[in-house]
Amino acid sequence: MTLQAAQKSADSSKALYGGKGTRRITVHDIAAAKERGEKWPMLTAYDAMTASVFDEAGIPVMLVGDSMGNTHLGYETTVPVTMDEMTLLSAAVVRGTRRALIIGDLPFGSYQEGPVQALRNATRLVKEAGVGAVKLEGGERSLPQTELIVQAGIPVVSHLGLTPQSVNTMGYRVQGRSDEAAHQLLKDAKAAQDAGAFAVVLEMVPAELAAEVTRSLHIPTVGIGAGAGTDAQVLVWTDMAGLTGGKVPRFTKQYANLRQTLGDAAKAFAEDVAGGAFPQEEHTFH
Ligand SMILES: Nc1nc(=O)c2c([nH]1)NC[C@@H]1CN(c3ccc(C(=O)N[C@@H](CCC(=O)O)C(=O)O)cc3)CN21
Ligand SMILES: CC(C)C(=O)C(=O)O
Ligand SMILES: [Mg+2]
Repeated sequence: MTLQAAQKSADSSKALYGGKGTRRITVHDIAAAKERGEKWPMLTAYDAMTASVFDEAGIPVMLVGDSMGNTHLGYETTVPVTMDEMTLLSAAVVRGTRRALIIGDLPFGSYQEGPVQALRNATRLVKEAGVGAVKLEGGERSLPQTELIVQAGIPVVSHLGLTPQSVNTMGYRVQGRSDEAAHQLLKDAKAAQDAGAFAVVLEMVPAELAAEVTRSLHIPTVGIGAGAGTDAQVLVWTDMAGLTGGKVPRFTKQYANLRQTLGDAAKAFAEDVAGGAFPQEEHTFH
């Protein structure tokens, strides 16, 4: 084996995606991936069953997003999601996985009051749900929160650009288009990094700006609607798999049509029951 080939195979055994490790991935593994220049995938997850599917597929990082408000709880926005809801579903995702790093989203109202509230709720997600990291929206505006949580030993992801918890002031629009807004986003990203965040999510920002932020930071950027220049990509899993009802954001790519598949299965079952074709002898006890 050439040295280059040996290095490549050593690298692939450590790779976040396609790697051979079975222990749980840590923030150190995430940092090492940026050093290697590895691009990696992240999906949201909201329950143990689905999370186990993604874990077995090799998805190295999962986010228990407050998008559960939209996808699983039937709210219009993420704003109503509570700590009780986040804790319940995060614990399920942790139980369903062995390898993935699980990040819990801090919901609206769980950290805005200040660093002490933020640390209390981050600690709850770590102790009661077992997440390996938490995420909160905002750069400079959430700096004291990020600093205190990191100082307590809990890894933090910062979420910049479109921050859906601010929908009532921000709407759902591309962020960072003006020079001033782009400059502020760069400042936010650097501030989050300086406060100790181990990654930055960039949602709905121009690709050129996301690439510039990615080059400017030593921690990885995770894009969603932020172009191809980020270190990682995240999607809401029900969007990616074609299960979400109604409109999905333009930045989503649909890799399956589970809504169709599941609806067809439900109709086939219903028709079998109505027509007496189910149950058969093999489904029956005597
Ligand atoms: N199912 C789901 N997918 C998500 O990506 C997602 C959630 N829920 N809930 C939390 C946030 C909210 N997000 C959103 C919500 C709406 C748009 C949206 O309406 N986008 C439009 C307009 C974009 C524009 O300004 O051009 C689009 O067509 O993409 C985008 C992201 C992303 N997150
Ligand atoms: C879209 C991602 C980044 C998120 O915050 C969520 O799913 O709640
Ligand atoms: Mg979120």
